[in-house]
Amino acid sequence: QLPLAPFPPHFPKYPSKRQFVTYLESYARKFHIRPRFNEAVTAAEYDKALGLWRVNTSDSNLGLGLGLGCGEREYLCRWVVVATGENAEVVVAEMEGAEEFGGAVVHTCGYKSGEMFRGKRVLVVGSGNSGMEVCLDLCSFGAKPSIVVRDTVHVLPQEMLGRSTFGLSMWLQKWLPIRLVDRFLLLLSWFVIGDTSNLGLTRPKLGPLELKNLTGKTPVLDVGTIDKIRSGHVQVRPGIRRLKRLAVEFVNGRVENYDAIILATGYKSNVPSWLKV
Ligand SMILES: NC(=O)C1=CN([C@@H]2O[C@H](COP(=O)(O)OP(=O)(O)OC[C@H]3O[C@@H](n4cnc5c(N)ncnc54)[C@H](OP(=O)(O)O)[C@@H]3O)[C@@H](O)[C@H]2O)C=CC1
Ligand SMILES: O=C(O)C(=O)Cc1c[nH]c2ccccc12
Repeated sequence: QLPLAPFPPHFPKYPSKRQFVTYLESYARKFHIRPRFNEAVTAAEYDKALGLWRVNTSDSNLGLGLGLGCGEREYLCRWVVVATGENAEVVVAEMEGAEEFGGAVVHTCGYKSGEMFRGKRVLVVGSGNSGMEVCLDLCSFGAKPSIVVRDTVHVLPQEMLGRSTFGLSMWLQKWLPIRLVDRFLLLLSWFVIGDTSNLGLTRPKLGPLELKNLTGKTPVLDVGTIDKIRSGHVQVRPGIRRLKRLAVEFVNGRVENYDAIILATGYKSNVPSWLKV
């Protein structure tokens, strides 16, 4: 929720995509914010002589770098607030033999629903929050998902003691040292989720919050995927060695057939490409 205008009281605890968009639109109206859509910043540089930032943009519908000058603009401003986050661009995993595969390969950013995967064998590559949530969605559409878990991962319940795990973690850190909060999170996770190492999900040595701070690796909040792994509706697989014609060879040498691959391999910041400092 954004400052000075919380969600309307009739919103559920986890609003839908549509509700969230409606909220953002009414927020912009209320505070007279006029967003400029379909405009991408191509460069931002501080002009010392002017004492202002020069921010160049181009119409993101036309594609960048056409060099035609159409749809390009320059803004001069005192301040630039960079709020493009760490998730601006997709990270696409390079996979040997990708040209041989022949089935659909989509990144989670283009994933809308599991409808088109009904009855299909789908390999989800990546075991962050996106990968885990996509697996659950695929199950509800009757697809047969497997998930690639190539490394250790911390899975925590989505909620603890009636509060969101994220909110509770942040609140506890105000009062307690991070290692103690990690111990607490792991103890509660053990009670709620149980041991997951027998499912192919082993925990890192460092605690979830300490690991996040040191490496940026985010804990996974379980929304029901662990139950689906336990019941066999989602299969856990090791890293990929190479792709073959509608099949995947894993690092343990096993080869399996798949109709489609969903890349849940995450995102990266694009700030270094346009912010000139
Ligand atoms: N409801 C929520 O709160 C949600 C939050 N998010 C957040 O959005 C951000 C992005 O999440 P997400 O899209 O999941 O991305 P993440 O960066 O969190 O996860 C990417 C995953 O892909 C794996 N991976 C990358 N390359 C390969 C490869 N070549 N082979 C196998 N695995 C690979 C990584 O494994 P490894 O660790 O081994 O590198 C990791 O498990 C996160 O902060 C996440 O918490 C996303 C969805 C829902
Ligand atoms: O990515 C998100 O939005 C999350 O809620 C996951 C998350 C990020 N940092 C955390 C710290 C404790 C628990 C969950 C998260």
